Formats: sequence, structure tokens, C-alpha cells
Amino acid sequence: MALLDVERVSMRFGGIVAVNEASLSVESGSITGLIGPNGAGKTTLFNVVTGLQPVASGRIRFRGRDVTHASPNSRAKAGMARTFQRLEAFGSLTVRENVLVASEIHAGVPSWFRRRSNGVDELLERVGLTRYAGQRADSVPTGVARLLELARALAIQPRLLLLDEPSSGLDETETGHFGALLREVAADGCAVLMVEHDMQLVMGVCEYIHVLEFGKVIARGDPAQIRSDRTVQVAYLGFGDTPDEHTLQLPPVGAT
Ligand SMILES: Nc1ncnc2c1ncn2[C@@H]1O[C@H](COP(=O)(O)OP(=O)(O)OP(=O)(O)O)[C@@H](O)[C@H]1O
Repeated sequence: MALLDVERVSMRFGGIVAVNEASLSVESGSITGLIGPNGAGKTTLFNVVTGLQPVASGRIRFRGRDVTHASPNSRAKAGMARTFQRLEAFGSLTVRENVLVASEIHAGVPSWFRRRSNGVDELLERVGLTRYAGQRADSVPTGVARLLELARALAIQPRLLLLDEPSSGLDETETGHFGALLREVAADGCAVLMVEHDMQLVMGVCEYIHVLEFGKVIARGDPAQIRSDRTVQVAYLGFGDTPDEHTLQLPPVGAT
């Protein structure tokens, strides 16, 4: 059984069908991509999976449990963490305090009652934030803020990490570093489901990819299958009918 199973889920905003009977699954310890054009329904699907928005129909199972109507909080407690497109850290707290708060919320105990900081410093070290630990979150560059979002999500020791456009605002080197970090996270047993527009990152780190268009999953497969899928090339990547057009624009699999 997969770690996450989304079965024929739909979600509407009035007359707009944002997610239309979409199904996808995420295996434990894997990195899975969710790609598609702007407005395809990716963020809405994340919101439905994490419980921020209700489903109109369909079923969501996480770790074998039906969580279709569970609260966001109980899904988080069961091991789901997510980041948002817009950076959400507490600006007036330091980088370290931000991670500490996330860790405390997860543990349910304020740190002054505990002797240890629940691995916060190790976590900062692991994602490369130690030198920024004492800086206010609103004073760090975007690349560092993205790592902070990742560290805050990891602080709840999730089984599944949902990342919404994590490389947004990162340069190529930072994106490469981020991709390497994601591989480590997955190797440690935390599955990653990632919405991302940077195809180099997606093709480089994802083992499996789902493609969404108009709320429907139009293709799924490993990076090589997605690269060569004609429907994806036309619908998402905007290629015409010239057979070789796409090969010039897509990065090779494993490029990151
Ligand atoms: N709060 C809302 N109210 C009404 N319509 C919405 C709302 N949020 C999203 N939509 C619509 O739902 C559809 C899916 O939007 P969504 O943001 O999920 O797409 P997306 O794939 O994440 O896009 P992007 O890549 O641009 O972030 C779009 O048609 C969008 O306009």
C-alpha cells in the first residue's frame, strides 16, 4: 500500500472544477513530482490533501487511514507537513526560533520545560542554516528563507513532505543544493510530493511524476516517460508538432 493514496478526488470553486477526479499516489521514501500549467489545480490538490479545503468527492488515504474528512491538524499529527508558495516564516523571530516553534508545536511542550532543544540545532546544521541561526527570518535572502521553510516542515518529523514550488526565487546553485537535500530527506524515509515549475529540478530528483491539466491527471510515469509523452509536451510544455522541438528544451533526466 502506498503512503498516500488520492483516489478520484474533485474540488470545485463555484462553477470552476479546480480538481477533477484526480488520482495519485506517493510511495514511502520516494520523491514524486506534481507538474502542470498555471491554474491546473496543483495547489488546490495540495490544499485538499492537507485538509485546508474540503473535497467534493473522492477519497484520501494516508498511512492506510482514511483522512478524507480529517482536520489539517490531525493530518499533520499523522505525519503530513507542507510548505507554501509564499514564504510563511515568522519575520520577527530568528531562523532558529522559527524552527524551534515548529518543533515545539509538534512536541506539544515548550522548550523551557525540556533540557534539549529537540534536535533543532542538528536540523539547522543539516539543511545548512547554522550560520543564519541568529538572524531575523525577515532579513535573510530568499534562498535561505526557502531552506528555513524546509527546516520548519522537517521539524515536525514528517512521513510526507508536500512542497509547493520550493525552488521559487532560488538561483541554479541553490536549486542544485536544494535537490541534493531532498534526496537526503527521502533517503531518511520521508517521502516528498513536490509541485514545481523548474523542470531541471523535477527531472533530476523525482522518481515518479504526475501531470495535471484542467484538474485532471493527464499523464504519469518516471521522468523518461514524462519527457517523451506527447500529451505532456503539447499540453504542458507547449511544444508544437515538430518531433524534435522538445528535445532541445527539456533537461536530461538526472541533470540536477
Ligand atoms: N480561492 C479560489 N477561488 C476561486 N477559484 C480559485 C481559487 N483558488 C484557485 N482557483 C481556481 O482554481 C483553478 C486551480 O488553481 P490552482 O491555484 O490550484 O492551480 P495551480 O496549478 O496551483 O496554478 P499555479 O501553477 O499558477 O500555482 C484555477 O482555475 C484557479 O483560478
